[in-house]
Amino acid sequence: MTVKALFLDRDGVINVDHGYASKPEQIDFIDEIFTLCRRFQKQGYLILVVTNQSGIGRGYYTEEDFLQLSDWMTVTFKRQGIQLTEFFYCPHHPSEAIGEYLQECDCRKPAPGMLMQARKKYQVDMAASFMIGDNLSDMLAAASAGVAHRYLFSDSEKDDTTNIGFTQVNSLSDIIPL
Ligand SMILES: O=P(O)(O)OC[C@@H](O)[C@H]1O[C@@H](OP(=O)(O)O)[C@@H](O)[C@@H](O)[C@@H]1O
Ligand SMILES: [Mg+2]
Ligand SMILES: [Zn+2]
Repeated sequence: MTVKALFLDRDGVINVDHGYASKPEQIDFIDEIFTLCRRFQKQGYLILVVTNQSGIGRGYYTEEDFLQLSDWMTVTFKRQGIQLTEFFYCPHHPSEAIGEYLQECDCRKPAPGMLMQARKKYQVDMAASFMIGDNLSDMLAAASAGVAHRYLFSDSEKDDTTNIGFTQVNSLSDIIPL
């Protein structure tokens, strides 16, 4: 039995990307994110977050800080009637990280590792699933993982140098589940 998922990038999709957010007071939720999640949840989509968190590897904040912020976000969404099922995160960086976090990993987007972990854990039907990101790296990770419905949420026109294909929107209300 497979499930369909809504994969969400965090910074730039769930919350405004102010740069390496690690505390609730740094979180400004993006307009329409709760409405979008309710719309998808009502259609039976599992909501999963896939987020690069090189701020951990860079030493800006700890994994514990990230996990506490994720718990706070989960509770905040629950109060809106929305289940954020899990946060998949990559703390690594290939050149600007300390200790064990300094590595070329398979989970930092545009690599598909986080999405493949989610696929295996939740038996996700990737052909029926959506990815919303704010960077080309999010689109590349989704395409590599076989996520069929890819949306780039961005005000600025991004050249599709990737040729993988995605739909660009500047409002989350333009993204409708199947
Ligand atoms: O958008 P997601 O994947 O949820 O998270 C991105 C964040 O981890 C940070 O990723 C950084 O990129 P580098 O990791 O330094 O290349 C920068 O883009 C920051 O502005 C951003 O806050
Ligand atoms: Mg982002
Ligand atoms: Zn990684």
